[in-house]
Amino acid sequence: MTTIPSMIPSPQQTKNSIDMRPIYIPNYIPNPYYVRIFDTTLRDGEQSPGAAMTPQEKLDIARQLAKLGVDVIEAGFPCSSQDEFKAVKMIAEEVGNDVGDDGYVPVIVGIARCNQKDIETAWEAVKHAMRPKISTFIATSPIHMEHKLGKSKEEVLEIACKMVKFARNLGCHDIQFVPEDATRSERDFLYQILGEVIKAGVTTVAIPDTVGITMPWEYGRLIADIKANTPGIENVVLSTHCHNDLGLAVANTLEGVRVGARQLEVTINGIGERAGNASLEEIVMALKCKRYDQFDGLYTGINTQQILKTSKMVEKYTGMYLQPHKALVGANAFVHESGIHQDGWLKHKATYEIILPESIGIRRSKGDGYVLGKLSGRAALRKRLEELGFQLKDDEINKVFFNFKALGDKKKRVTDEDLRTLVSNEVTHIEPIWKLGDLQVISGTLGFPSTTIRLINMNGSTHVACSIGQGSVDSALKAVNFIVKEPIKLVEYSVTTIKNGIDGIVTTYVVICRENSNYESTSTLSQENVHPTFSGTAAGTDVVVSSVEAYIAALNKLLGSKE
Ligand SMILES: CC(=O)SCCNC(=O)CCNC(=O)[C@H](O)C(C)(C)COP(=O)(O)OP(=O)(O)OC[C@H]1O[C@@H](n2cnc3c(N)ncnc32)[C@H](O)[C@@H]1OP(=O)(O)O
Ligand SMILES: CC(C)C(=O)C(=O)O
Repeated sequence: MTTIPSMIPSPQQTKNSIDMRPIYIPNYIPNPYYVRIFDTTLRDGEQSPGAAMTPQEKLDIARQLAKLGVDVIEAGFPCSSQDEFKAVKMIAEEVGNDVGDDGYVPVIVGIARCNQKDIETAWEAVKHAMRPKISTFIATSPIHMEHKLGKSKEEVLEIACKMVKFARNLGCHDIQFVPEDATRSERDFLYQILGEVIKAGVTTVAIPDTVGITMPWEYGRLIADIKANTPGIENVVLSTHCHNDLGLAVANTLEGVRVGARQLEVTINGIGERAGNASLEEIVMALKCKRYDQFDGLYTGINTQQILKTSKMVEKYTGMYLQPHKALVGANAFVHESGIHQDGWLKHKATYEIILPESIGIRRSKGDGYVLGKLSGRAALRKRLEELGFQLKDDEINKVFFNFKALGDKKKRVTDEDLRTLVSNEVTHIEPIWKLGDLQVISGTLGFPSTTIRLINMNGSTHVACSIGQGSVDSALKAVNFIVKEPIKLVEYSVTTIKNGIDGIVTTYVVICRENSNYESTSTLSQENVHPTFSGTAAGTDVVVSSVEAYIAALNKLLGSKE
C-alpha cells in the first residue's frame, strides 16, 4: 500500500501543475492538491424517482462523463437487474478501456451490498475495465442496524471485513467501503469499522450523509475527526457523499474537501435519491472560482467546457428537467432581467457574472444574456433595439420607453416583435384620422351579435356602418372595417382587467398589420423580412368600447405610416 509522504508542496508550487491529472493510484493521490471527482449519476442519480435509463443511454452518458474528465464513474448496481448488469459491463468494457492520449481512462465502479452475490456480480460486471473498482456498503447507524438490517454492531463489523476480503480474493484490488448513514453513526464505531476495513484491504472510504441531515460545520468536523482518529486512514483516499434533503449537499461536500477529503461523490445536475446529491457542476465551479482564496489551491481534472453538454444529455435521458434557476446550467443562470443589472452587465460583464458562461460550454449569441420586461431600463432597451437594427435618438428612446414600460406591466416578457411595433408606433408622430363617435351593441341568445358604429373623420365627415360578427367585439371591429375600407389583419388582441369584479376597468391591447403583410411572430427574422405592425391600447369599463378605441388607435398609426 502506498503511504502519503510527509513533505507536501505548497499551493504556489502546484500552481504550475494546474490541470495536470496525477497518475491513478487507487489508495493515494500523488498530488495533494488534486481532488478526484467520483461521478455517481448512473448509480445514485438513477435512484431519482422516474429517472431509469436503458443500457444504451447509460453507455452514452458514460462516454460523455469520460469527455468531461471525471476520474471515477459509478456505473450502477449490477445485482439489481439483468439490464443493469449489462449496462455496467458495457461501460466497463467500452468506456473503461478507452484510453486517452494523456493516458486518462476513468475508473469504473459497480456498487454492491455486503454480501457475496452482490460482490461477485459487481466484479463480473466491472472486471474487464482497465481500472475496475467495487464499492461495497453496509449501514453503521443504530437506527439502520436495528430496524433495517436486524444486526448488531459486532455482526456488521464482521460482515464488512469478511466481504472486503472476499472482494480482494476475487481479484479486485481497488475497493471502496461505505458506512451507510455515517452521519448518524456512533463515532467510535465508525473509527473502529473504518480502521478494520482498511486493514482488510480497502483503498477508499466514503462518508455518506445518507439522509442529508448534517450541517456543513458538522460534516466538516466528522471528516476531520475521521482523519484524526481512524487507524490507517492515511493509507486510503477519503471521500464525501452528500445528499440534499436540506439543500446542503454542495455546502457539505465543499466543507468536506476543505478539511481533507480528496474524492467527491457527485452527480450531474445534482440528481439522486429523494432530493438528490451534490451537483458536480456546482462543486467543480465553486472549487475553480475560489481555488486560491478558500481551497488552498485544490483543483480537479474536469474539462468544464463539457459541463453544459453533459447536463443537457442527463436532463434528456433521465427526464429530470431542470428548474430555470438551477445554478450554472439552468435556463436563467446567465440571463439578466432587471434594468440596473442589465445596465451594469452591458457596461462590463463581470459586474453581475462571476464566471464566463463560455467556460462551461455555453455559446451566447446576439440578444442572449438578458430579457426585456417591466423591470428593464433604457440601457437594455437601447441595446436590443440596436441589435434589431434600430438606431434611435435619446428622445425617441424615451418615447418608446414609456410605452415599453406600459406594455411590460401587461406582459411577462416584451418580445422583439413588440419592440418593432413600439418603434413603428412611436418614432413617427401620427395625426389621428379616425375617431370613435358612438356605438351600440346588440347581443344575447337570439340572432347574431351586431354593432352599429359612428366614426368621425379628421375632415369632419361622419360615417355610420353596421355589422354582425362572431361576438360583440368582432361585430364592432368589422363595422369599423366597413367604414375605413383598409385591408387589415388582426395580429394580437388581449384584454386585462385592472380591478377585479364586474365594475373593473379593462385594458385592451391590439396589434394589427396590413392584410397583405408577410407577418411573422418569430423574433429571429431579419428586419427586411418583417412588415410593420401597429399597436393600440385603450382602457375603460366597457370591453367593446375599449376594444374599438384600441383598434382605432392602431389603425390611425397604420394609416399614417408609409410602408
Ligand atoms: C443508500 C443507498 O443509496 S444504497 C443503494 C440503494 N440502491 C438500490 O437499492 C437499487 C437496487 N436495489 C435493488 O434492485 C433491490 O433492492 C435488490 C436487488 C438489491 C435487493 O432486492 P431484494 O432482495 O428483493 O431485497 P429488498 O430490496 O426488498 O430488501 C433489501 C435487503 O437487503 C438487505 N440489505 C440492505 N443493505 C444491505 C447491505 N448493505 N448489506 C447487506 N444486506 C443489506 C436488507 O436488510 C434487506 O434484507 P432482508 O430482505 O433480509 O430484510
Ligand atoms: C451507499 C451510499 C454510497 C449511498 O448512496 C448513501 O449512503 O447515500
